[in-house]
Amino acid sequence: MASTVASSTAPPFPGAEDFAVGLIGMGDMGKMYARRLSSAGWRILACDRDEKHDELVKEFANHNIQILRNGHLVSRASNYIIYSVEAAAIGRVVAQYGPSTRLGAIVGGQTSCKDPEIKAFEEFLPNDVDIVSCHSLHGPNVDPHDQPLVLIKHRASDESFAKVEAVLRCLGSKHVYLTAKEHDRITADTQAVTHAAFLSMGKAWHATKQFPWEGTRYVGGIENVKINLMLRIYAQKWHVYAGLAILNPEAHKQINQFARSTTELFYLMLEGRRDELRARVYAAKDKVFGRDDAPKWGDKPLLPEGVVDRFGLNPPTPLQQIQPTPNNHLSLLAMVDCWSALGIVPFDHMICSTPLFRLWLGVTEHLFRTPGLLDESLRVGLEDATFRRDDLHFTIAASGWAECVALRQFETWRERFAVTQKFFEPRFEGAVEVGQAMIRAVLEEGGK
Ligand SMILES: NC(=O)C1=CN([C@@H]2O[C@H](COP(=O)(O)OP(=O)(O)OC[C@H]3O[C@@H](n4cnc5c(N)ncnc54)[C@H](OP(=O)(O)O)[C@@H]3O)[C@@H](O)[C@H]2O)C=CC1
Ligand SMILES: O=C(O)C(=O)Cc1ccc(O)cc1
Repeated sequence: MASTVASSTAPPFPGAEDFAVGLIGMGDMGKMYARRLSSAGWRILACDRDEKHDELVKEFANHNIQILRNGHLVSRASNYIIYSVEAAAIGRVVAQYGPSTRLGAIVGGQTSCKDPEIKAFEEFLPNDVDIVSCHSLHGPNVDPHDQPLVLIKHRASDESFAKVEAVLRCLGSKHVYLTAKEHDRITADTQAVTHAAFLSMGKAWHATKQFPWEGTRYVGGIENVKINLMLRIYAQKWHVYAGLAILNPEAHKQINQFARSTTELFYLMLEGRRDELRARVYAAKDKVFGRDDAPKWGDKPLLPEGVVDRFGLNPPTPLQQIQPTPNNHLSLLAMVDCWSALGIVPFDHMICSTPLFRLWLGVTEHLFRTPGLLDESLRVGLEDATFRRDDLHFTIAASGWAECVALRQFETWRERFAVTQKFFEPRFEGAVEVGQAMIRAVLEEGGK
């Protein structure tokens, strides 16, 4: 630990002044950790690939961060090493640098899926090394303060675990204590299946060649959330979403069920099977949200009234404002059907949720608890052809993602993502900021 904290307050543990934190992988998350930890006074040793060394040295010239050439150099000099590389690369990278880990050090990873990370640590780290992993449940541009930070004491003394907590406390996040298996099960329920919905929306809009905010049909709060979060995901790096879906053994079942729920509800709509559709959706509502006399949602809706309405990418006409085009919201109905089929109660996972999941659950809850809205969406699904083409493509997309994940097809996943990313890319500028502002507003106003 460098001077600042140590000199102004008592060091958090004996020897903290000389404690070095190593970061292997200086991408978006690695840099965010490096900046925040070094600002709190910790001594940072970091590396990315050798070819990025000089560029990183320039970028971090004015920080208390020492950029080294590779993970061997970081590993042998650091007391606590955090791997912050692509989930699919973790095995290879730990195999390479793990044996160089300093005697008695603590090692962890930041990957979004813990199964391959823990396997790599068990296989390649020396036995004298403690293992404490972590996962910040938010993207690199979200303020970590009050966001969940999962900590996994996999193979560690209490003393080592306390050191990790002392280092990461400067993020100001809420510490959530889980095993690796619990982590993967919960994030499969929260992250992987949520992303499947937004990835499918993007594919459907791409297939029908539309920027949904430019037309007249996708107007209003729920549509703003769909559009902004879809764009947010497609503006990111593909490997983050591919990794947590394909490599998480717990996620395949959820993504497959989401595709199934989408397809089966779409059949019921197409075939006009009103009673079956209604019975199925209402049974799912009872299971997920509780019966009317014993609801599982809180007193206050998750989405603060009217907030997301402000974040459209195109200002609605006065008529649209009064009367937006009713949508059957297949994606939201399918989400609740999927949770119901798998016995998932999403509120149970709030402690371990990302901002994106909270917004998604928020709009879902809004559809199911606003008087008349659910019945209207079922009516539109049965009687109105306005969204049929989009729903057809949404259904195809959900099945496509599910198949790709089930077959562990990283390359096909990347290509599916890249082609749609290219379609939306000219519109990212500005749109991503609107999405960011929407998330900030919901986080701030939701806490009131
Ligand atoms: N982005 C997000 O929202 C979040 C991501 N995560 C997880 O954090 C991890 C990092 O994600 P993120 O920072 O977004 O991804 P990035 O792609 O931005 O960063 C990963 C970095 O690791 C580098 N790297 C790969 N191999 C090596 C190596 N052998 N030695 C040194 N560096 C290497 C990569 O280089 P190159 O690009 O050349 O391969 C890249 O710069 C992932 O596992 C992700 O799942 C967790 C929470 C949120
Ligand atoms: O911004 C969000 O909510 C995300 O979903 C970003 C994200 C991606 C990967 C993670 O492991 C954690 C968070």
